[in-house]
Parts: sequence; structure tokens; C-alpha cells
Amino acid sequence: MTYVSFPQSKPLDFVAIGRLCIDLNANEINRPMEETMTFTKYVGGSPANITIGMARLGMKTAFIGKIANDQMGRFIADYLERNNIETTNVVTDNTGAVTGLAFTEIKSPTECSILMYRDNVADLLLTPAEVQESLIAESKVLLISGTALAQSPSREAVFQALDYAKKHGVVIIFDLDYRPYTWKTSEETAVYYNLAAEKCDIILGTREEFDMMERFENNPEKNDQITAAKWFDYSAKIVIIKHGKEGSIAYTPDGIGHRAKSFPAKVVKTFGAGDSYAAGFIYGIMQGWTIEKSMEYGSAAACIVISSHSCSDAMPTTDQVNDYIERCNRGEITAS
Ligand SMILES: Nc1ncnc2c1ncn2[C@@H]1O[C@H](COP(=O)(O)OP(=O)(O)OP(=O)(O)O)[C@@H](O)[C@H]1O
Ligand SMILES: O=C(O)C[C@@H](O)[C@H](O)C(=O)CO
Repeated sequence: MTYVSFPQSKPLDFVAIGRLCIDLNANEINRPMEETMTFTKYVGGSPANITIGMARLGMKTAFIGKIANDQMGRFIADYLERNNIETTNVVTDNTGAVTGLAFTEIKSPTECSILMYRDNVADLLLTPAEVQESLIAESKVLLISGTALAQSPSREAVFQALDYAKKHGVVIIFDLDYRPYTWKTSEETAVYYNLAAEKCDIILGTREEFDMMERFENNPEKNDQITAAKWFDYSAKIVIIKHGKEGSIAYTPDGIGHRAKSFPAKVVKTFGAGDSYAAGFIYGIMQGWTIEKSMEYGSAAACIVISSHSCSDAMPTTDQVNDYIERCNRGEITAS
């Protein structure tokens, strides 16, 4: 059963809009931040990580975003280009804005947190006029990510991108990517998340992210089926609700809750799971695979990233994902 059809005639597979940032991941793992002294620098930002994941899987990708006019901004642009991600719509800020930083704390494989430095960041300064209609028109998929909705003008830039995608028959995917610190009030957050989600074909988020959006709804038991059903009255064809290592469930308008097997992992840190899962899942669904097989692929990609030190740099190729699945099936990988 095919739930989403991708416009095959379009030359570009995937374009994402949103933040391009820097991750500084603790080298001394299993320690609190207070005792962490050194970090390794990687490109970060959830939509950037997903795009890098899609590129590693062999998809033709592009990014729409704004970078600071400094060494960090140039590091990001260079990394995207080296990963074959088209950067014609990566705009350089000229107001002195800075690159967002995410310092990661790896206290244990299950206790990880992120300290974000996001004052006056360039990514939130992308304007609607800077979004290239022609780039979106030529892509099969547009991915939006919730954090870009937190402030103007980036918020309007995302809605502009959504309008272009609708106009040109591009499949729209929303990774909720809710990061509380970029928002001012919970009401504002829920309003803009809901307005954007109404326009999307595939919505991916954790149970907690959907809870945040449901502040105006009546779903006291946090029932996944009720959560998903609302979006089928708008544009959605697939709603995925993620539950960490318990796996995820994909709901479709026919009332089916699709589940896939998850894999064991030797976990180094938990962050990056969602981004790699998204890349693997979207790749699979774009190949015409079943929802279950696509979810399985996303789960395996997630295991590879959470077993590694970085998010972006660890995004796997198809050979790496296939190899991981085969090794799990042979019982060669066990959970940490
Ligand atoms: N400890 C784990 N072991 C195996 N698979 C995992 C584990 N944690 C996450 N996954 C896989 O990754 C998928 C997405 O994870 P999760 O629900 O934690 O997303 P997320 O909260 O968006 O991630 P992130 O921490 O990157 O924001 C899960 O559905 C599961 O397949
Ligand atoms: O999304 C961010 O800004 C930070 C990410 O790059 C980070 O590594 C992460 O949280 C991935 O889920």
C-alpha cells in the first residue's frame, strides 16, 4: 500500500529549511559538563543533520538557511559542499549575527543533555524573500523543522517555503524538533506548530513533542491514535510518534498503527537518534518500501549514530545500514 507519492520527475530528491549550527560534543564521555574539558566540533542543527543523512544515503539534496559571516559559517558551508549538498540557497548574514552552538554533555549512555547558545543566531534571520521558489519547485520533498518557527523572520520564511511547496506539488515533511529555549511562551509554540502541521504530508515527533502541540486538545491519556487522527483531517498521510528505545509507531489514515522491529545498540549517547531515524525512514519511503521496512531502516541508522560520537559526521551510508541490519540479524550486535 502506497500512502505518499513522490513527484518522480523532479530532479532534486530533498531540500530542508532551518538551522545550520555547530555541535561541540564532549570528548570526555560519562562525565558531567562541569568536569568536561575538551570537545570536538561538528556541523549540527537537526535539519542539517537530516540533510547530511539523506546525502550519505545517496540522495540529491539541498539546504535553505542562513549562516554567520565568520569562520564557523564558512566551516558549515564547506562541510555541506563536501557532502554534495547544494548550497545555492544558503545565505550569508551581514548583520553580525553568530552561529548557534550546542555543547553536549554525555554523563552516561542514557543521561545526555545539550546546552544551547542561541542568542542573535544567524539561522533565525532567514527572510521569506531569501527563500528560492525555483529550488523548492524542483525538489520531491521539503523538510521543515519546528525550531525555525520560533522567531521572525525565520518563521515567515518557513511559511513561505510551505506555500511554494504546496504550489509545486512537493511532499512536505515536518520534523517537530521542539527545543523549548528558542520559544517565549507555550501558547505561541503550540499555535505555530499546529499551523505548520496542518500543511504537512508526513509528521514525525516524539510523544512529548505532540503533547506540547496538544495543549488545546482533549487527549488526557496521551493516546497516540487520537493524536495522529487529528492530522488526517488536514494534509497528513503518515504520522510517526517516537518513543525512544521502545521504538516508534507510524499511523496512517486507514487506522493502521505500523510498527517495526528495533535493533540493539552499544549506545555512546542518545542525541542524534531522531535525526538519523528521520533520514533512514524518509530514504526508505522514497524508495517505495513499505512503512515497516522504512521504519526498520531508520531504526538501524539511528543505532549507528547513537553508537558514535557525533550526529552529522556519523550519518551512515546504505552499505553501513545494510551491514548493521545483517550483523544484528546474525546476532553479532547486542545492546550495551
Ligand atoms: N537506546 C536505543 N537503542 C536502540 N534504538 C534506539 C535507542 N534510542 C533511540 N533509538 C531509535 O531511534 C528512534 C528515534 O529515537 P527517539 O525517539 O529518541 O528520537 P528523538 O527523541 O527525536 O531523538 P533525539 O534524542 O535525537 O532528539 C527510535 O524510534 C528507535 O528506533
Ligand atoms: O539540533 C541541534 O541544534 C543540535 C543537534 O545537532 C544535536 O546534535 C542534536 O540534538 C541531535 O538530535
